[in-house]
Amino acid sequence: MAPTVAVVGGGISGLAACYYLARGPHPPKVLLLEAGARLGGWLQSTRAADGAVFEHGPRGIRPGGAAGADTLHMVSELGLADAVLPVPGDHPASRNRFLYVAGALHKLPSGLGALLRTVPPFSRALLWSGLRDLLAPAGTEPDESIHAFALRRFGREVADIAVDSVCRGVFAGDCRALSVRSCFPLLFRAERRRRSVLLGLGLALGSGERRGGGGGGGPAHARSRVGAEPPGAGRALEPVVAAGRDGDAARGAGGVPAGARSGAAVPSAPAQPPPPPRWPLGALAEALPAEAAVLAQELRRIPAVSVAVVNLQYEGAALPVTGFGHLVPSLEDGALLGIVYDSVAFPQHNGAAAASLRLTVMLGGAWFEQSFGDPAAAAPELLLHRAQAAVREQLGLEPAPTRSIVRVHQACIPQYTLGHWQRTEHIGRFLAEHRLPLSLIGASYSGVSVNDCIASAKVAVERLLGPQR
Ligand SMILES: Cc1cc2nc3c(=O)[nH]c(=O)nc-3n(C[C@H](O)[C@H](O)[C@H](O)COP(=O)(O)OP(=O)(O)OC[C@H]3O[C@@H](n4cnc5c(N)ncnc54)[C@H](O)[C@@H]3O)c2cc1C
Ligand SMILES: C=Cc1c2[nH]c(c1C)Cc1[nH]c(c(CCC(=O)O)c1C)Cc1[nH]c(c(C)c1CCC(=O)O)Cc1[nH]c(c(C)c1C=C)C2
Repeated sequence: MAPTVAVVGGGISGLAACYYLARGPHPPKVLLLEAGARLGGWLQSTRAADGAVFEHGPRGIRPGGAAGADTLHMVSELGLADAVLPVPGDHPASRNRFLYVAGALHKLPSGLGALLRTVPPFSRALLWSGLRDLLAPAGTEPDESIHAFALRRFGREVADIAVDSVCRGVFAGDCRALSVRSCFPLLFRAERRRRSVLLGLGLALGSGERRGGGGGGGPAHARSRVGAEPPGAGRALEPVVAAGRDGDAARGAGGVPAGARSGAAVPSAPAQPPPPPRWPLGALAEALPAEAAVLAQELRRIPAVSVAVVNLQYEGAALPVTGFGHLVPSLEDGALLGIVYDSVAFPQHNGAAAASLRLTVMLGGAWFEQSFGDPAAAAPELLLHRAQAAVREQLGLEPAPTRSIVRVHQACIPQYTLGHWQRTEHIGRFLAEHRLPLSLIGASYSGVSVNDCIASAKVAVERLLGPQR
């Protein structure tokens, strides 16, 4: 008799696990258990009546590397290749990212020329920071905060402005609390192996070394991205769900149980769907038996931050710059993480009013509670007001938006804080020693990107069933 595998959680990790479980030659019976009224987890989109699409969660993935290739392969096997919107590496949305510092937008330097010149907001050429990295001794601590690491290797401006902002634009997190070893393992290893981050990265990328989990591979990773055709990333899951059902049925392997489909399994873009249960790790820790108290304790030590996502649409407005968006370093404004210029990367999502401008303002993260209080009680009007004020001040757009959507995602981005590597090792050891029939997948362990989540599902299924085709 085919074994049964229960997949708990129908976010991208759980859905990818179902896909990998279902595609082998002898698929097990798969039960997908989702507590919410829809599938997709943080992948959420709204399609307005005029066709405009608003992403409330991820909006792009990096197609490069092994994890990117696996994602694209899954997308293609599910018949979704036509739904992919490529953003080439030379597109302004891939090339241009900005920082908002001291009242002005500054393009993040890229290319050798920019490294040789003094480019604001930096007070001297970044070449000096590079030289510092080549000369500084390697660290010896088993882990270090990202800020301390960047300060040691590249100096204060790079740490306080560039690195601080990137951590906000990937983890919505504070680089003073996040672990370099777990968030940027490639940078950590580069320093340990070659004594210099730049040298180590250059040699590793030259030899085609894989980026191992964590956000943002470093300065040299492929810049192209892909997004989803209308109806958007969240609603593009419809065929994923359907393929899971059909595939299972065709193989006579059980399929998703009717209870787990819960009527609204196919997202239907309600105005404000009920929020998913807070912090899946907390739910798991509570569900574990007393014998696994050690495991529950480690899981509770992996925190997550909340982000308010404010989608805005303007008619007849023009941006002062063209690019992916801008980030705001925490020294400038803790509450305001950054603004994505959605219309630049994905004009296909503008809907009928092709000249409309869509922006997403991201607020809170590690600064949520101190800026807005309890995320469960944060007033949407306050968040909208804060977002509009930022667009006015930072992008000079005076008119009121014609459309706005405010979502507060509670505990949506796990934080790999100092010592995260020990927690995940401890968890892995506990599962192995006790031979628990449990695999942990998803954003809480070894990478928060959609690609990382899908890769974690693949690895877990291969461990369980052996390599799948
Ligand atoms: C605002 C935002 C922007 C992002 N942008 C990007 C981006 O541009 N590119 C990128 O690669 N990544 C991005 N990410 C990260 C990425 O979207 C997430 O890390 C990823 O979607 C997490 O997927 P998951 O399946 O692990 O978890 P989740 O999406 O949290 O899914 C978990 C699922 O489990 C369910 N659940 C919870 N508790 C229970 C329970 N007790 N029983 C049953 N089910 C339960 C939940 O309802 C949910 O459906 C972004 C994230 C956010 C929040
Ligand atoms: C302003 C806040 C945020 C923005 N995006 C996210 C937050 C919290 C979430 C997020 N963004 C990315 C990832 C995946 C990481 C990965 O490893 O692929 C997540 C979880 C992608 C990303 N976005 C930015 C960078 C540097 C990266 C890393 C990889 C890549 O180059 O694609 C920068 C960035 N994010 C936001 C803005 C406005 C911005 C830069 C201008 C929004």
